[in-house]
Amino acid sequence: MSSRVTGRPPSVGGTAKDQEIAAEQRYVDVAYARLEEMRADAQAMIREGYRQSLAGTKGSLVDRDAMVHQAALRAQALDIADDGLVFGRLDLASREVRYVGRIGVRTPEHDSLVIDWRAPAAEDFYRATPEDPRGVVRRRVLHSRGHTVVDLEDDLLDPGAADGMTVVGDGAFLASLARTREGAMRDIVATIQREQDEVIRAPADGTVLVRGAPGTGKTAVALHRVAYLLFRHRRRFGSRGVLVVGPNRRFTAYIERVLPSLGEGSATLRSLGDLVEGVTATVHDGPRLARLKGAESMAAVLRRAVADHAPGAPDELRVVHRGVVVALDRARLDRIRSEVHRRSRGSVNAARGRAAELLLDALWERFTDLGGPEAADAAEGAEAGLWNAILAADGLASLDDGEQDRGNGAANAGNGDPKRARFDARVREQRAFTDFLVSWWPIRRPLDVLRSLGDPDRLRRAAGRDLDRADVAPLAASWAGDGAPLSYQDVALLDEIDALLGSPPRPSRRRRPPGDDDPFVVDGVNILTGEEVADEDWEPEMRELTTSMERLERSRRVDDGVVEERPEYAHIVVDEAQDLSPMQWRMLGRRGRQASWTVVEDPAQSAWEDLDAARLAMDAALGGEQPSSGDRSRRGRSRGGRARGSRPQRPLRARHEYELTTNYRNSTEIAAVSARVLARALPEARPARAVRTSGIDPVVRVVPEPDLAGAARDAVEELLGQVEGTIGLIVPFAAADEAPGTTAGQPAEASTEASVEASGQLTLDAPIPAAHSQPDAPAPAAPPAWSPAARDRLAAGLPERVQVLDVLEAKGLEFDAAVIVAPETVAAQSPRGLRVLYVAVSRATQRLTVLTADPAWQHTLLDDDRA
Ligand SMILES: Nc1ncnc2c1ncn2[C@@H]1O[C@H](COP(=O)(O)OP(=O)(O)OP(=O)(O)O)[C@@H](O)[C@H]1O
Repeated sequence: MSSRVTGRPPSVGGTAKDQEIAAEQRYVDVAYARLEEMRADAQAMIREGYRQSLAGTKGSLVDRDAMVHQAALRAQALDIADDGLVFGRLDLASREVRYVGRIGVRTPEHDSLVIDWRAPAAEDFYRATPEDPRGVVRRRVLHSRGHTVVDLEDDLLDPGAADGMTVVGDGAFLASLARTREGAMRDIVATIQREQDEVIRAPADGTVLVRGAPGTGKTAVALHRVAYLLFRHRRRFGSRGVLVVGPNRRFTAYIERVLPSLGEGSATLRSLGDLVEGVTATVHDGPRLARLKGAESMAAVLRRAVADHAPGAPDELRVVHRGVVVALDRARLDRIRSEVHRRSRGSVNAARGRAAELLLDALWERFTDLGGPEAADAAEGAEAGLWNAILAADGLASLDDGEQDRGNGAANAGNGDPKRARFDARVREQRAFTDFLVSWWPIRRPLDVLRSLGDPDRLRRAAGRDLDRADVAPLAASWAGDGAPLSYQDVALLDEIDALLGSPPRPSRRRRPPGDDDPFVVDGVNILTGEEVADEDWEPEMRELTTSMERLERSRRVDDGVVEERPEYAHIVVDEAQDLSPMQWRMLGRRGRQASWTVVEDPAQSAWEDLDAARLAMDAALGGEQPSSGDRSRRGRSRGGRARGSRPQRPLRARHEYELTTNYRNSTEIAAVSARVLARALPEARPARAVRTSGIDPVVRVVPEPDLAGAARDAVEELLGQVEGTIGLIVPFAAADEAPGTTAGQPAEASTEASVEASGQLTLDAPIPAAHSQPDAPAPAAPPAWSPAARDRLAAGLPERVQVLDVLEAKGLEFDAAVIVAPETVAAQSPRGLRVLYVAVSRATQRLTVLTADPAWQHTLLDDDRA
């Protein structure tokens, strides 16, 4: 849009636009001056909080923490407004003028200077259109740098009511879409579009499901929705917390600045590989392993694994009572183990006490079979007679009285049978029994259970009919060895195991009665129950007030057995939800049993093969519409989609579905290429409408296969001179678990995979044993062209703004320019290869170069005239 003036003539001293900018600058200066005063107030409040703490009482400490916490949050919110505090202005037909900004600013008299963008009064800024102006005559967007207004863009929504209003604009919105990408996502608060605003302000309850093609702003919208929910329902969502889940660490690093820039630092941002405290995923499984590990049937495998004996558990129990040797053999012990599991579903680690009871029952039964009670009576009678004679000689009470007392006390424990009670008491005191118990029913850690499945025999036992024989070896190989890296799918399995094991008994808060010297308590731990017993001198500590987020951050650790509550959230945002496996949905469901949800996805970008199974698992996690029982049973019979198990039925929750239809990322030229890939992947799918034309055509080059890496390097060098921002060099996925021939043209990865560290940098993990080293797998293949080592070589010496990554890591990211290498390989790598390629070709905002060894792909990606 070029500048135009309605009514008012340009005055001397600059264009009409300059004058408008100057007028807006005066208003913005007033708002900033007031912001400065508010900042000073917040600082004063922090000082006052510390002053109160000098009083030194517990109460003042708590008050201090609360006051300082509130004031610090306020100061933080004020800080974020430092850049672009005011970005919008509405001129209403009623002559009212409203300014919209990052936070609300009021005069000391409480008159509004700036309305927070999330407030109801700001809604018209995003919703008004010429068809439905909602009382708005002119909407103005102010573009600022720091405190300085640099540009304006107006929309005249109701020309009839404009009455001499100046309208200026130069397509700043479209220009902002073409801006250079600097590696981190930015907020879109000034330019949220109407269909996006409807999602952001959607009802806070139930589930909001957002679909849209690449670049339609799904991620941006989901993050702005979090800021909106925290603003409008601070009490509800602020105290119990909001969790935002992304597919991998590179992605979470990419979006991590958006919420803080909106003044919301309290939401928890996690990748699927970091959701379980104490472990971190460093590798992605290849399609085959991912499919196996992610299938819902894995829940049944893990249930059996947890019920199996721990590695190294003894297989015979032998105690001696009254000279009788009482033993339980392996078969009997296995039956007892099953019985304990049956009775203590969901709390394996807390069941040691029950295990002790059932062992004692079995020992007593065996003792009785052996005629032990009669033998004990005879021995006891002779022994008591001897002692009574000695006691009587000393003028003391006979032993029978004391024995009687002990018997009565113990009789309660022995179901009224004093002999049984005596038996229990004596056996429990025996080292042989307690040592056995501790190693036969150890407190298990999820990581140990998963590692134990690295033993193919053990995994075969756990597999039942839920795994094919041929799948056992590659799965076991991926878990074998203490140092084996954990994959993103493994993390969901660890969470499942954690849920099956349950917490070990919590520390007892009881004080022990004085003089109660419990023989089963060693170093403060009851070895029968595993319970920590509080020390005599135990006193609850006077704690500093912690923030709700700090409390939520503490969660159950699965690596070292430290047990804390698994955090549950009030709202969960799931991004790139189309790729979640059923096991990952189960993991999320455990974190949001009472939560409302925002789920954003694009099924067309899904790499997950069994979308129906994932959908069922999602429904269960969300507590939304449950599938009909017919659907459920049909899935229940199919491999990989088994829906049985102890999953709790959730109440039905409302589900609101939205679709975003405009592509803000790609130029129309790049969008045309991705539309052609989409047409091949999913002929019935509709591409989104791109709004920005760049005049720059994508390039597709045919290169002999051996030269692809060199050509990729050349393409990046060329692009470095053409774009100022980020460049993504996207190569085929190098799978660790794929045997040669299984990936149609892509040789199997021999030993290593790439991982992404928190920094967002690509790093290499130590070699891991590849699946094909197992006996029933084919022989190892030569390293592929796109192994991490090869990628490392490609990246060597390139500036930081170039990222070399595989197609799976590219999910959700965007670059100024992208080079896609070997689309033919990507497309053939998995049954969902074309969808993975669709993701890759839709990453670039300005320039796209594709390098292929197959000339047919030039025709596929470009229209035939240009190919
Ligand atoms: N209203 C808007 N104003 C300005 N920029 C926008 C707007 N909506 C989206 N964008 C920009 O478009 C780009 C794509 O947005 P985003 O990554 O959220 O899309 P997406 O739908 O999640 O894509 P994908 O499915 O590929 O992950 C981002 O740079 C985002 O900032």
